Amino acid sequence: MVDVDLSALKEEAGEAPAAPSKTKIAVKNLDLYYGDFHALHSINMDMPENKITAYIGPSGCGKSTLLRTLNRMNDLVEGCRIEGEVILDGENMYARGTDVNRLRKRVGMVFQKPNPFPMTVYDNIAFGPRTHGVKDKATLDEIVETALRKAAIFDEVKDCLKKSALQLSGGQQQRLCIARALAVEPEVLLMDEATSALDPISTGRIEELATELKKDYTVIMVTHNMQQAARVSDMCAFFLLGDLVEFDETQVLFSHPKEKRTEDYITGRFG
Ligand SMILES: Nc1ncnc2c1ncn2[C@@H]1O[C@H](COP(=O)(O)OP(=O)(O)OP(=O)(O)O)[C@@H](O)[C@H]1O
Repeated sequence: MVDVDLSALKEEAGEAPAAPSKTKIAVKNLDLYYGDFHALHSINMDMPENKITAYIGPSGCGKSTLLRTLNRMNDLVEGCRIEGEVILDGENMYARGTDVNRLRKRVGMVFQKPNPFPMTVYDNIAFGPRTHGVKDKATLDEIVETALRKAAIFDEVKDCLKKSALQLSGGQQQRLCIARALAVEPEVLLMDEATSALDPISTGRIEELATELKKDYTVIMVTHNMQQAARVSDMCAFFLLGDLVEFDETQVLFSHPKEKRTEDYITGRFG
């Protein structure tokens, strides 16, 4: 049984909605196939800038698949075919001639399991900027410090920058991975169940961090944890069997879902 405090959210739902934000990523009539399997069905959604959008829904409903279309990670999956558009700041990222490396610099990603490279803390963060041509030591030092500070881990690692990142705890490794994603100055941060391998304290730190990061970035997260979606996201999308069932402000979706299937899911009747 899922334990979301709907009554508290219901009280808030009467508040006037905030001014609409600019759309950062728009998904238009998106269909995705893995071979013959039709995994996403005509998805349409506008994800606002400087907000946290959460994707929820039962296992296999297509959350991660959709997230991966937002920086073309599915290009790497054999047999994957996409129809429709994903529009970043007005430009279709699936248009012919799109520079995918540049796109992935603009749309960074953090995965479920922390995956630091087997190198020092410093080199993990400097890796991306070096790949993009930054060679100057002082500039790299500054980038590394800034990224670690933004990911709220600088104080914990400042004395071990030359030590292996693999020596850090799981929660520290995940914040390091967030710092690594931030070091190339993305505009959007995708988080694919980024806390599901972490303990509650580390999870709380990443949630606080996500809330802090939305001031500068657009955050889109997949989560299995409905309380997490309710706590941290501004917008929430509920998926079922490849359909986007409902997409709304989080407090509205959790307090006054329009669809019976959404209500059944958030009240724990299935899933
Ligand atoms: N590489 C792939 N090849 C074929 N089918 C895939 C592939 N990746 C995902 N699928 C299928 O697409 C559907 C959606 O999967 P996806 O991983 O996006 O779901 P999800 O909602 O993120 O699930 P979970 O919460 O379990 O991670 C599932 O039926 C899955 O089996």
